[in-house]
Amino acid sequence: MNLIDVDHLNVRYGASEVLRDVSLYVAPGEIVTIVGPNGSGKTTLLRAIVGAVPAAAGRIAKAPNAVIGYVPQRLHIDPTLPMTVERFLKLPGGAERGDIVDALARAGVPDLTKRQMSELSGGQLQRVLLARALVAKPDLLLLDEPTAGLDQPGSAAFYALIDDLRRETGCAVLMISHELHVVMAASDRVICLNGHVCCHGTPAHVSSAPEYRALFGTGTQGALALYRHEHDHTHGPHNHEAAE
Ligand SMILES: Nc1ncnc2c1ncn2[C@@H]1O[C@H](COP(=O)(O)OP(=O)(O)OP(=O)(O)O)[C@@H](O)[C@H]1O
Repeated sequence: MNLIDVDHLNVRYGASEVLRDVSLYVAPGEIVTIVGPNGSGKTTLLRAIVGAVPAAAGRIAKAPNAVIGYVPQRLHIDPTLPMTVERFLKLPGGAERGDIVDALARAGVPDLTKRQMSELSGGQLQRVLLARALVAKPDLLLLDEPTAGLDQPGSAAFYALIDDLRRETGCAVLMISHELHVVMAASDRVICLNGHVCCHGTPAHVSSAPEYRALFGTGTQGALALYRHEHDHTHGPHNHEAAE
């Protein structure tokens, strides 16, 4: 049974339709990556999955008892508000200290418990946000551009950590990334979103698909092409995730 099934989802902000007819699934233990240009609805899709934005049409089915951990793209903390990492991790549901220590260790930052949130580096904050999601022992982790702002070694280390987590805990991952080379190496499946699902499949399938090559090019130019992506091709039902 899939952890989540998104079925013909539409999301609107007022009169603006941001997602239309989006269908996808995540099975246990999979790493699935969403790629797409800025403003293509990637964050909105994750927010819809956690119930933070309502569906205008379609539905999102979650496996019974499946726990979802969400790591948002940004976090606004008032820098004048003193808050230790431990306190921050306790906030969502009053987590036990043992679970907090365990989550920080799993996120690779066991020594940060007493540090102030405002003093963390970008990479440390990313890992603390991951730890916060891990406290609940999720079956599915949703990661919104988890390596934004990290340098290349920091980013590579983060993805290696995600891979270790999946191996050790069996949790599935649905993440947004702009780093195509990492996406192709680290994902079981890739979904290209531009308001709707443009193309999807295994990295091998997607990278050899004419649709993908038209959108992203090849080699390092592909990352640049991601931002230039013009939605100028047509889509048949075979392109939709539900048809896979
Ligand atoms: N709360 C909101 N109210 C109104 N419009 C919104 C809201 N949040 C996002 N949007 C709009 O919805 C569209 C999709 O935004 P979203 O953040 O989902 O895109 P994205 O693919 O994650 O972008 P990026 O790669 O830049 O993070 C954008 O046009 C954005 O301006």
